[in-house]
Amino acid sequence: MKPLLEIDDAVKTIYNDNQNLNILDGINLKIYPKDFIVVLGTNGAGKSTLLDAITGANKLSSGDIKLNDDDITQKNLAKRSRYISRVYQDPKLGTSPRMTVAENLLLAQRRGLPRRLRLRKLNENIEKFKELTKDLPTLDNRLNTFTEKLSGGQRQTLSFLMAIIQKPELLLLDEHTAALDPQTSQELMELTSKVILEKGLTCLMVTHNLTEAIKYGNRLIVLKKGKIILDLDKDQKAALKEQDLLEYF
Ligand SMILES: Nc1ncnc2c1ncn2[C@@H]1O[C@H](COP(=O)(O)OP(=O)(O)OP(=O)(O)O)[C@@H](O)[C@H]1O
Repeated sequence: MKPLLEIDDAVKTIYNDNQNLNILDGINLKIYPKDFIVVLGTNGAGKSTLLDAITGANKLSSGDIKLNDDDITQKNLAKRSRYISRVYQDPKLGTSPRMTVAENLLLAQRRGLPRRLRLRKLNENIEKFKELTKDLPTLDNRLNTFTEKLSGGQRQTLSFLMAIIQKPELLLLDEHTAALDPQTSQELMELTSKVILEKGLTCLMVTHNLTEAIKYGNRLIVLKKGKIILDLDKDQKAALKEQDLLEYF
């Protein structure tokens, strides 16, 4: 099978304390269609830097990134956002506070169009948005609520729906449940897993939660000091215990 995303010898060097430091230090990674890869690593291991390099928010110092065989290493964030979507840890990122839930969904659905065109045709889409949110206790009947009035969990659920509404080629989840209370976090994680499997999405999910890391996904990688020090396939991951993972931290 051909990889959807291929990262080849990715290095990101920063100048810190009078010396060069490789915060990504020769990352090689092939992500295949429908992979759901959990990414673990201590604070400062380079997880967010890796996601930034994939989205184009931060360019590599050297190395290449290919998406479907197309070299995207030099493509900017806006161009890549047509294929790659990301949900952040902070519920305030990713949604427009002064717009309603429905308007935010419409913006996401029409991503790629100029902003003035993206907000047209709300009425035509309202039934679809009702359907999308109807089984979600957090967002049901909230389509006309301004996003700034939503709780953190509701905003994160909305951010997640916005990230998947156009079926991205690659979905990046950057500790997207970490800021939520345990119950809400678990609900969003269940929704996340269900949608990824149902839609056949390809996903890279950063988490610090070892229980989540064991339970979800078909692959698991561990980052340490800018390197991938562990890359487990489906069978290896299925046999994994939390205790095994603790040894890497
Ligand atoms: N622009 C920058 N300038 C200086 N140092 C940076 C910069 N960006 C990242 N770093 C450093 O690079 C390392 C990797 O950071 P990164 O945010 O990718 O780690 P992380 O694995 O996502 O950590 P966390 O789990 O805390 O979010 C850290 O030591 C961080 O301090």
